[in-house]
Formats: sequence, structure tokens, C-alpha cells
Amino acid sequence: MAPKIAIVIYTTFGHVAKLAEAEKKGIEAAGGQATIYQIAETLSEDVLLAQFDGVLYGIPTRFGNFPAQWKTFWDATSPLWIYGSLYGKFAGVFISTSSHGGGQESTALATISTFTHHGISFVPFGYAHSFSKLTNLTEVHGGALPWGAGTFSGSDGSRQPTALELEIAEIQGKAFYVHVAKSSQK
Ligand SMILES: Cc1cc2nc3c(=O)[nH]c(=O)nc-3n(C[C@H](O)[C@H](O)[C@H](O)COP(=O)(O)O)c2cc1C
Repeated sequence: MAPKIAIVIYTTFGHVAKLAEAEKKGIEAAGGQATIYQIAETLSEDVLLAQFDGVLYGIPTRFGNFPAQWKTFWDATSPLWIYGSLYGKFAGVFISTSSHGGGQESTALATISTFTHHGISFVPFGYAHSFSKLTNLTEVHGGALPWGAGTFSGSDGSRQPTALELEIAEIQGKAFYVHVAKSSQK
């Protein structure tokens, strides 16, 4: 049976939402389907998480870490935690910061503690799926590589995800789906 995938995002200015659409495209290219939910706006019941085999989390960085909204979302999951409802499920991340060095990697790292407490397996993006695009230094691009795709919003939010960043997000979506589909069959 095809695995159920969700993309759970928080976004203030829309950058993470654009990356989420690219991740979704990648999942669909791999033969899957995914629904995008936004924390605190459409995802009113955190228990929804238990329905999914894998969830991709889109996170805009706040002070080198995830935003309070993301933490609040997880702090409401204690029933799931107590019953181990998310144990063995899969998570990936993609991230937006205003610029280089703004904390894409530290934000990704910070999510691992939450996933670990729930027994959720973190699926790293790695470099295997598109080494040359991920390591491209000929143009500026975001991404907490090898943790997950990403973009830079610019300090005033005016920069939008580039074609390369969207392509990388799509590759991640595809790779994530294939990983969850394979692991769910075991
Ligand atoms: C309170 C606050 C703290 C922020 N901290 C950081 C930061 O540590 N590093 C950084 O590069 N950007 C930082 N930003 C910029 C956000 O990461 C940026 O607005 C966000 O990635 C845009 O994504 P969105 O359009 O999906 O909301 C901060 C923004 C706010 C409002």
C-alpha cells in the first residue's frame, strides 16, 4: 500500500510554502500524494499526525532555531508521545532563513531532539540524489545540506525561492517518498 505523507509547515511570509509545493511535486513525481498543512491555521488537531507514515516539516528559522509556533505544535502532542503513536514513523525537514549563516543547519539539528523523543526516524536528505546541484557554488542557494532543502528570504523577505532551490526541494520530496515507501513495505 502506498505510504501516507503529509507536509507540515509554518510560514509567515510564504517562502516555506513555496518550498513545500516543490517538495509535493517531487513526491508526486515518485508516484505518491501529499497534503500540505499549516501549523496553527489548518492543523487544528495534532493527532492528525498519527495518520501519516511520513511527514516533511517546513520551518522558518527564528534565532537559529525553530519558531515558537513549531514548539507549541509539538508541546500539544503528549497523548501521541505517551502512547508511542508516532514511533517508527518518518520525518524530513526543509528550512528558510534570511541569509547564509542564519542557522539552517542549527534549526535542522534542533528538530532531532523532538523526533527522537517520539521515536520518529529522521530521514536525512544526504547528497546521494543530486550531488552537483547541492554542492553548486556558482549561484547563491539555501539549503541545510545534507539535512534538507532550503531557501533565503533576504533580510526584508523580498527574495523568493529560486529555480535551483525549488528543484532541490522537489528532489528531496521525491527521495523522501521513495524512502518512506521502501521502509513501510518491510
Ligand atoms: C523573530 C525572528 C527571528 C529570526 N531569526 C533568524 C535567524 O536567526 N536567522 C536567519 O537567517 N533569519 C532569521 N529570521 C528570518 C526568517 O527566518 C525568515 O523571515 C523566514 O525564513 C521566511 O520564511 P517564511 O516566508 O516561510 O515565513 C528571523 C525572523 C524573525 C521574525
